[in-house]
Amino acid sequence: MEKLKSLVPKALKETIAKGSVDDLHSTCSSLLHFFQHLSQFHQLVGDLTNPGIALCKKDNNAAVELKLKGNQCFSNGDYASAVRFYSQALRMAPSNIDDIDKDIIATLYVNRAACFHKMDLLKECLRDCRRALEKSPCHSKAWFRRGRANADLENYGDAIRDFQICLELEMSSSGKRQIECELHSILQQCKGTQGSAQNIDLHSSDSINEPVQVKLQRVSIPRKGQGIVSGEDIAESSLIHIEDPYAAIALKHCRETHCHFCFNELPPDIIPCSSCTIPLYCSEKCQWQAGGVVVDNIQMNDIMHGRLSDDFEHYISTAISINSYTSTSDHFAEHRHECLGVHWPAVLPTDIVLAGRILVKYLHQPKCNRNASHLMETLNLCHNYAHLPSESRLEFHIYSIILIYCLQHGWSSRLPLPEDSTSQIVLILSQIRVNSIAVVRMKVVDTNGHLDQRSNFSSPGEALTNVVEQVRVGQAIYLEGSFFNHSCIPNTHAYFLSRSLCIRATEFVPAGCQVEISYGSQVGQQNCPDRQKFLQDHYSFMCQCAGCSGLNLPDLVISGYRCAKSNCFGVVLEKSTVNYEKQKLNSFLAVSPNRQIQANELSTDALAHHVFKQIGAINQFEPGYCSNCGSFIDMENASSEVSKAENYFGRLQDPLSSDRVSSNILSGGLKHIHLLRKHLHPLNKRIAEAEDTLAQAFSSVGKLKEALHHCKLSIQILEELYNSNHIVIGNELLKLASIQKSIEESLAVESIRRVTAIFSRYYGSHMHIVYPHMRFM
Ligand SMILES: C[S@@+](CC[C@H](N)C(=O)[O-])C[C@H]1O[C@@H](n2cnc3c(N)ncnc32)[C@H](O)[C@@H]1O
Repeated sequence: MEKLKSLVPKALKETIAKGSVDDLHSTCSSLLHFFQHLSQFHQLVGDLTNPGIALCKKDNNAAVELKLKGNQCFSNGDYASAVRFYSQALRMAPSNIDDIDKDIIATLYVNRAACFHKMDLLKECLRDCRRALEKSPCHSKAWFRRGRANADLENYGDAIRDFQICLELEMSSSGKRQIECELHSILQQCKGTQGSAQNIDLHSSDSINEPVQVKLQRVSIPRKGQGIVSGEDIAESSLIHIEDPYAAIALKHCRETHCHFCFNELPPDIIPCSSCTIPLYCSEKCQWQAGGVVVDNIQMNDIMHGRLSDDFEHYISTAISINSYTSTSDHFAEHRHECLGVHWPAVLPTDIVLAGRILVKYLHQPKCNRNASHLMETLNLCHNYAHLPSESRLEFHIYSIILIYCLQHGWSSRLPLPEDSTSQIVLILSQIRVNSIAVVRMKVVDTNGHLDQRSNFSSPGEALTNVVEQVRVGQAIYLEGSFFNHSCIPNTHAYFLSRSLCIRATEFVPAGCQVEISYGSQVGQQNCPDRQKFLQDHYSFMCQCAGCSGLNLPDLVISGYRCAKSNCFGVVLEKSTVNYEKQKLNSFLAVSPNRQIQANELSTDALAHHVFKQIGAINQFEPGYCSNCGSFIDMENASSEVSKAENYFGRLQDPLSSDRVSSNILSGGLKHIHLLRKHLHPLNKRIAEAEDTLAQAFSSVGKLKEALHHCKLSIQILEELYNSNHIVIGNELLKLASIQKSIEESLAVESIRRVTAIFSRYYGSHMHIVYPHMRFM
């Protein structure tokens, strides 16, 4: 990419940099014309689309080698490593309908099922047996393993039938004797009990069907374009919006950990794409929906050749769910056009591959107009091309041309000519920049840095200050969801159930009021200039929300220093913050010049009165002077000591993640937190973060009382920066409750009650899906 960029003539770069949206057709054509005569461009596209050198190529020999390594680990009793090798082998194994290949895949699934059985992962074991049988329905070892797993699960009815089928298929007399033995033992076990014919829930639905019953309206909003307002009063915690994405993609860093379709964490029994080695899925349903599957058209008659009774045939077809997925006309498999044995989808940036998915989905629609000129209308989303930096404009031009050439590999007959479509792709990329939403998941990380989603972290004695982290796992375009504007003090909360975007009101929203989400920056989290910068860098707009145009206490104290007088609560600000706040105040007063601003307008909290004796006097603020008593502090000295302390806490992350926290480290932590408190305003967010780190450090060495103390100090600050029912407080209280439970402190009950109340407000009936570990509290 950098090479191609450097080859573009300066004059053309300038034309692209200066051009408007109306010039796009011409700037794209000029660049296209230039690339068409450039050997380096053809070389690059050739490499991206050559199946011979593709990084994602299936390789039978590699699969066989990995299988042997898996077998070796299995014989050594190292079942977890064996699972890893078998999974890698499944990823490499070609799955065309060649009988030999089908056999290796079936064997790999049976072997992995045996590991799961040894590891007591019985549901995973059953799923792998089914996968083996789907490939090879007469695989007697798969029926045998299935019978054993069903017996262990006390599904005796199924276990008996599994062994009976196995008996029919087994040729050797010794094998038959072993099966008869198993059958006999199960019949003994289930004597007197009803043999259950329980079917396995293949794709247990993880969504609760909570209806959306709120009327929303799309209206034009001054300085924000279109936006959403409530058509009626909305009660707190109401689900106001739920939507599946138009297109979505997993982020590169999550390729090995999260399902490429639903974005949930991958289970141990992952299944790969059947045509290439990149995507991994959590279930057949996701694999099929994404298009990463080659469907075998197996019919029952082809399998058993009439060897079994109708009853058995029926049992087999339910057990192995033959042909359970059939395509419907509205089903669009988003990975299929990428899955043609070439590696451009794995190599190009995520935004670009997402643009490809949007274009192909559009072209897949029966009534689409092939010249793609209606694509913009179809998506009906705003874009920010006019505000893009010149570097991004050039990159969008180059990537659009690369993408259209890559897509032509395998899709040429359906695609419009590059001359017609590159300018459209530039616009899609600009729409993605403004409208795409990061799909996130909550993750629990214990103090040792291990991801521990399933752990019962509240067991007494297990000293864990679990950190609930929000991780970005995907990127998606939601056609309706894109019309929600941003606010730094939002009245809703957005979260995800699989790929679906859910938006819930976190407060009462009166009819006619704007309904806004946060794009990632909020009051309490960052100060106003940092929020504005974030929104400018990521979405190219200047935030006009109520949190940015009004004054608020968190914006002033979040990065402030403390007054030299020990009993004064005033704030001392740096030059940049003072200038910024003065500017904001001036524009605020320009709108309503005669208004007397009260200190409590800055925050609902009474503390505001102590910070500002006379709020109107903010205009006389000078950097380095206290807002309350006017005392001067030596900012240079304060800032250098604060940096020293912050470096210390930064360095503490290493021993924390490797579980090497010593008593020296802890006493150093106490010394440096003292430095922070000496110089920073008591409500500065950096103190809260340092207190949190200290709590983790004490917890990691089992000093839970100290951990509890520092955790509380961190929460005290956050409660002033956010309102006390904010989700951030919920996450912190979860840690507090975890420590309180570990030391069996009775106040844990109250913390859990508060966490539950906050999470219900933000997630309603979906709370236990988003926070599965809440069940353990
Ligand atoms: C995802 S779109 C939201 C819908 C958009 N207003 C429209 O007309 O389609 C994001 C764009 O809306 C505008 N926007 C959203 N929130 C805003 C805010 N708080 N202040 C100013 N503009 C905002 C910006 O132009 C931003 O790039």
